Amino acid sequence: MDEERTGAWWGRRAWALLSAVRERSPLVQCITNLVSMDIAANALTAAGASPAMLHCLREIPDFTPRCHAVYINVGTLSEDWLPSMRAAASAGRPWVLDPVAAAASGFRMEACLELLALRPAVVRGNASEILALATRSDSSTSFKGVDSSHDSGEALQAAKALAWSSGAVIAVSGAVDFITDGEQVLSASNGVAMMQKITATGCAVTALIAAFVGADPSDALAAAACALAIFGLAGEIGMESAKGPASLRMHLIDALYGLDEQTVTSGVKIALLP
Ligand SMILES: Nc1ncnc2c1ncn2[C@@H]1O[C@H](COP(=O)(O)OP(=O)(O)O)[C@@H](O)[C@H]1O
Ligand SMILES: Cc1ncsc1CCOP(=O)(O)O
Ligand SMILES: [Mg+2]
Repeated sequence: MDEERTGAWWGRRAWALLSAVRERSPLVQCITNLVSMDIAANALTAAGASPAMLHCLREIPDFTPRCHAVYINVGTLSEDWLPSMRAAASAGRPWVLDPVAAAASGFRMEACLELLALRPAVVRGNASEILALATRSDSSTSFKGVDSSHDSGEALQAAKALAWSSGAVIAVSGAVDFITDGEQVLSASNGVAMMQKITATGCAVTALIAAFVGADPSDALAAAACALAIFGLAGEIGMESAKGPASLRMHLIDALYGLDEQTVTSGVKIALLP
């Protein structure tokens, strides 16, 4: 890297990317699970993007090429939806994958690996999902469904290997998020633990990554790190008024909508690991 990318530099980069989302309002096609549709659409809209939850195979040739980015999430995978996922991922738009519960079954793991071969710009999962994908394993004894049974740091080497083998930026979320292209590793340390108690926050932040990629497809590593940090920052601000998961969900979305330059540039915690 030519210039020194300090914490302050990342704060400015995050603000520039959020501003680009607000100005360009990228159209993001989301083929996502039934649990996450509402929170993902609301998070995208609050951030300034334009979500569209379309998953009909017959609509993809007309609609997907007009999108700025595509978001594919296998959380409530079915045989019926997989062809739409394949088609949308192959439509030539930058796209982002959320491999929810990748190890749940052989069918799901195969679907995730097949989608991974269609060159997503970014894959964001929790540590257990990234470990399962990297080892192509659907039979872990510590498997806990959609929740992680590992800390994000435990999946860091797996994330690097997966970035190398797939060509995608890999983001592992957790108390600290790690984002890597196989060479560089960034950490994003925003967020509060209560975010794990709201279902589909992971899905929502992956949708936000797709919006950031759609607004500026030139640097998927920065887009993923900044989206994760900004979502976490909204969680921190939301937690100041929240009484529990339900009110945090509301206050997080409000905070995302209201973020200003000073709050983002001083609040984002992104660092390049040595
Ligand atoms: N212990 C934690 N402290 C702070 N933020 C967290 C913590 N756990 C998860 N997050 C944040 O919550 C969001 C969802 O992450 P995670 O729970 O890992 O995903 P998933 O819901 O897919 O399992 C991310 O933005 C992540 O940074
Ligand atoms: C509970 C559940 N079941 C299938 S998808 C889903 C939501 C998972 O959301 P996240 O991965 O963000 O926790
Ligand atoms: Mg998840």
